Amino acid sequence: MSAVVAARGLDVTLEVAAGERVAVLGPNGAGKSTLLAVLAGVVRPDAGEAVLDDRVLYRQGGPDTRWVPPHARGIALLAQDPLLFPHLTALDNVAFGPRSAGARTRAAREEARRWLTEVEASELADRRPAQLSGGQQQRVAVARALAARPRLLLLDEPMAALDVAAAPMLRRVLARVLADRAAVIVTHDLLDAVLLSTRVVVVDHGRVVESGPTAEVVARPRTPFTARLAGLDLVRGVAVDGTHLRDGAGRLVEGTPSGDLVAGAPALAVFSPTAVAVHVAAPSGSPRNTFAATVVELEPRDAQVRVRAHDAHDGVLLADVTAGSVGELDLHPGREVHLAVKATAVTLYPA
Ligand SMILES: Nc1ncnc2c1ncn2[C@@H]1O[C@H](COP(=O)(O)OP(=O)(O)OP(=O)(O)O)[C@@H](O)[C@H]1O
Repeated sequence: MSAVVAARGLDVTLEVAAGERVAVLGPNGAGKSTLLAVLAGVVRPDAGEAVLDDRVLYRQGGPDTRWVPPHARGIALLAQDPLLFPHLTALDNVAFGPRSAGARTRAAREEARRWLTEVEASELADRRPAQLSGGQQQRVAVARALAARPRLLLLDEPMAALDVAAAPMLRRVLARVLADRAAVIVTHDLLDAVLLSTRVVVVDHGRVVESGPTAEVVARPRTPFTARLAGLDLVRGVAVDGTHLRDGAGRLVEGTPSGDLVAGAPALAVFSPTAVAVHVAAPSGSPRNTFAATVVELEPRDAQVRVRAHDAHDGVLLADVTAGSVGELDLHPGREVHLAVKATAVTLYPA
């Protein structure tokens, strides 16, 4: 697709291969939502063209103008707000797509049940949206989007409105249901990009400024924006079982799996520096994952200080601490520390 939306300063070209999941990252106001709106058919670009499976979605700004309306595009948009029909049960919300496509009530409900099971929400079938938590509503919304059998799925910060406790489950469900599907995922969260996408596109001031395989962009960010975003802790290792990996130093790292971990296969533990506690003495008797490391740098960031520490096996590890604790713990380059992170804050995924 290509699109120019002059009023919003957008001028982008984007290709998504069959089965490819592309994460779109970028600062506020960069044009990410506008890009999705153009694909979904709710914003008409001044110029450009989009083709999905050889079918033209729009062609604007030239002599042969075309415009396929949103409902006829075969595209599902999953927004931050799940936007379920309030008067319908979860089951009937999901059955809506198959019903609209002509399925009889019973067949549509059977299909809806299958999708609810797929998003681990079968027990919620008879509840109305008001009786569901934000995370549960979002899972039902995922089932509803998939039940319409879209050829392309658009996700606009699907995790943004959820509290931290609800996000891991939705992330796990999305990682599973998005596998091998064409999807464009707008996110502010590099963790979501790492877990859900195969390729990252960075948009800034309405232009694509960086693009590449997710793992590469994370490891070697080329713009200040991605460098700042790429502040995630990554520990590489080999899966031991469904909830543990063994890293290069032989340490066991426990976490919550996203995707199926196969014992003996490469795996990655990912966590946010905000979830890491810094100790001077090794925390004893705690179920946390701990890493011995040496502080190499302290970088003030807003109200926090980012501690960059070096670990003999995993390279750089990051921890965000308060300015007060820098003093209390006497943190300075060269200081030996122990970084601790709870298993619940660690996501494990197949590498
Ligand atoms: N409905 C609208 N009408 C006019 N201009 C808009 C509208 N929505 C967004 N814009 C403008 O278009 C530009 C791109 O905004 P857009 O919402 O696409 O960015 P974004 O990358 O999704 O930002 P965010 O991360 O904050 O959601 C911005 O300059 C914004 O002010």
